[in-house]
Amino acid sequence: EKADIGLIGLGTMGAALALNIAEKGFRVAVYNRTAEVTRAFKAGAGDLADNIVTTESHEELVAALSEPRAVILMVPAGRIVDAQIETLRPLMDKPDMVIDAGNADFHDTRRRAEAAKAAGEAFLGIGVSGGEDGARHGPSIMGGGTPEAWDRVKHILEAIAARHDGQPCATWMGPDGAGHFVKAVHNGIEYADMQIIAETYGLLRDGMGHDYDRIGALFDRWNDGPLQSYLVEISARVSEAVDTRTGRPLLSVIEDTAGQKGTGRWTAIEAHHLGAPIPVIEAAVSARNISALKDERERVETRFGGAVEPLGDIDEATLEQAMIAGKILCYAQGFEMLREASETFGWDLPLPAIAEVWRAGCIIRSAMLDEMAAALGDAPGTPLLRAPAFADRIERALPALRRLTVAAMRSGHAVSAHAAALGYFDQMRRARGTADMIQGQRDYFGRHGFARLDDEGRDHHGPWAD
Ligand SMILES: O=C(O)[C@H](O)[C@@H](O)[C@H](O)[C@H](O)COP(=O)(O)O
Repeated sequence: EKADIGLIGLGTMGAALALNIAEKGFRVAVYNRTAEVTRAFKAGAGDLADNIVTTESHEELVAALSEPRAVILMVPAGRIVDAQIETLRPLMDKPDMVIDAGNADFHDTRRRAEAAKAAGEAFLGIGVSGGEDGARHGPSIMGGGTPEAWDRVKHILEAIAARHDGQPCATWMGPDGAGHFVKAVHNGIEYADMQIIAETYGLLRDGMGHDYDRIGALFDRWNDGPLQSYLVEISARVSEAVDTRTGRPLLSVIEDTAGQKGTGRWTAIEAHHLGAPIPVIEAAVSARNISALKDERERVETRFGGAVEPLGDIDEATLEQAMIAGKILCYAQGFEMLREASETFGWDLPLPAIAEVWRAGCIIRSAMLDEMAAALGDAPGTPLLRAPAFADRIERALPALRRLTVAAMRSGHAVSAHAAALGYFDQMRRARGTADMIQGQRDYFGRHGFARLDDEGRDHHGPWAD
């Protein structure tokens, strides 16, 4: 019996996704560069093995598929994806489809979609979020490519996706790179969410002297409130975890140097290309870069001292409110970046549907995304910052963010993501800012010109002596 779909790459995510597909009743043909991995995968698949067809070459994989064929690539982003496409192309027929489900740079996906279109082939670039557990039991899926190609495999993607109120979190976002772009922004927001949580953890640990168990209990409590989310939930687990080797709190043995595979960086870079301000995400990427400078940080601490002061009269409720304000301001930036990209790339991205597809399965899933989906649905053209429901929440939570950020900075605690959120808000709420000075300076040293408040055009100049 032919398989419904193929999958190449039985790494953590690929193997989990293949089991998910088999569990949903589809026959999946799998191929992995190392044949032993494929055999071990089948051997470990238990009851699902009946729906798994193992193959040991690209030729065998293609031959095992029902037509028109569809092959999912779950391989590392970059050249390997192109190599897989090159290998598959001569083996596949025009209507057959390749689906890149890795964390691809959307520029590569646009290029590949263009090439597929020129060759009359079908190609999808889908963002898959949720880590291993998500891939196995229900990820969030963000599709990019032609609507026809999406419709051909939608039944499988919706079947394996996470569900929110019964609705599958698998949505077509738009043409070519739209799916991978939305996934990259998801990851950028993921970085920012994690950084705001990490800064809060630092304030609890160093500013309030809480032990790990107390910090874990607090995250658990916050996970029952407006901050209910997968990341807050796992932060409680991580805080309470004990290292099996030493018996000490796990966090106390983890080296504080953050890794990164690129999606956050891409999002920050792309935001600059788009002219979309995302300072909280940028602060999170920079914080990872700074964290990686462990040796130099030790030298700087030796030179200047690393002491921080207690936070004074800042209580746990203030930290919670500050996280709420920081989170809303971060998501507001993310959705405005998506809106800008939608216009720039002509994707017509469905912003409410993006918030909806992020409600379950993905790493940033949270109760607040449900409210954001509603707010964006009610007023699609209105930025979240001014959406009535969220403007009120920001108004209520912003004083805590300001009080906390000031107290943290005064006491020497690093809160760059919190501060970036506050700085963004204070710049956005001023109709009259300070860029007049920038324009004056640019015109003084480079004759770059400026717009006047009392005249048309942007090519006015100051009275600088030649
Ligand atoms: O949505 C997800 O399932 C995750 O974001 C996933 O894509 C992966 O874990 C990231 O690559 C982590 O990113 P960093 O390695 O850059 O932290």
